[in-house]
Amino acid sequence: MNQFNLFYQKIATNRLSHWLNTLPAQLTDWHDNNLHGEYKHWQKTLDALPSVAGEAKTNLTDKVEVGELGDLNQGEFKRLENLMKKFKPWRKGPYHIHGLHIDTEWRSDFKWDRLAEHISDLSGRYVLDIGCGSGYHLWRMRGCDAKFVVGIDPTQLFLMQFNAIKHFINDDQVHLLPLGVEQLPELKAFDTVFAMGVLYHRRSPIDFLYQLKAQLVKGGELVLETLIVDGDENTVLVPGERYAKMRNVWFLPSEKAMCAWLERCGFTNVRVVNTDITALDEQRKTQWIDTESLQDFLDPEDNTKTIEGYPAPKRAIFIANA
Ligand SMILES: Nc1ncnc2c1ncn2[C@@H]1O[C@H](C[S@+](CC[C@H]([NH3+])C(=O)[O-])CC(=O)[O-])[C@@H](O)[C@H]1O
Repeated sequence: MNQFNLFYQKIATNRLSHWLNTLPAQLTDWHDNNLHGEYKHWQKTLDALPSVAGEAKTNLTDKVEVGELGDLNQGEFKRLENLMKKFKPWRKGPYHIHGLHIDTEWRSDFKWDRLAEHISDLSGRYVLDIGCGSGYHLWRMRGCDAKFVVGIDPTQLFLMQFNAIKHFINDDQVHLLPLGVEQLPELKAFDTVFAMGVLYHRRSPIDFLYQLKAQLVKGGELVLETLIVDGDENTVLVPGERYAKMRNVWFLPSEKAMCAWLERCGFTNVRVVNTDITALDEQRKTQWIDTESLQDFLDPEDNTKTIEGYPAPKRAIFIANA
């Protein structure tokens, strides 16, 4: 069965039905022409995940947790752990699955805690998370009673990680599609759009802001989180080949410059609700990643600088209305 059929059925009867004009053709093309070399192996790993009899208790309000230790016998628990490790690197989380703690590189809950009190109540809302990674925040949005939650992310390993979690948390109002933001039509249908940790990966940040706006209903809320630098409304850092060892980092505006860009794109009520220097307990090496982490991206002599000599990662959360 086409893995997206349930999604199509769901949106056929809700306010996203116009997405059916383009989405099935796009995802069929993705499936026929773009599958990752490991995709079939990943699918086998997914198929081998143990099942738990009966309804397990889910907690999505202060963490992402389903069931508890003891739901699976020892052998099945070990199998769960081994299979989940095949989806390394686990970057965004953490997850608690029948007693298995997937201690991801990032404490994505810290970011959620920084924004939760500032956003409009999500209950009953249609919500889109652009660049959602493994989907950690999708579950937290659903935990705030969002009515329908869609994430998009082009990285196929993250889709697999999401599917692995969804195997255990069976909620048909939470979906992840393997799309980039540039593939979205102007849906104008979401009450809240989140775009966190993506702007600096875009080569054309102004086009990106227009793409975000085009997903929102009139008056809808944008929650944008991105790397910033200190400075006035004319300050923007365009790093050299790498920033904190990442090759794909393009524009790091100051807070004021970011606000000006949002206003220039027609957003109103633009405000900064939080700024934060990424700490070493938020992004760190765990047994769920085999690669380097923040400590390796900073100057060992001076943690206020990246290894390339730029200001160390500092992030801000912006909220605005379409
Ligand atoms: N064109 C694109 N369109 C959409 N997503 C993209 C694109 N290109 C890359 N991505 C995705 O954007 C995410 C950025 S990570 C933020 C995760 C989460 N939001 C977080 O706030 O923790 C931040 C980071 O690790 O630097 C990745 O999952 C990419 O696959």
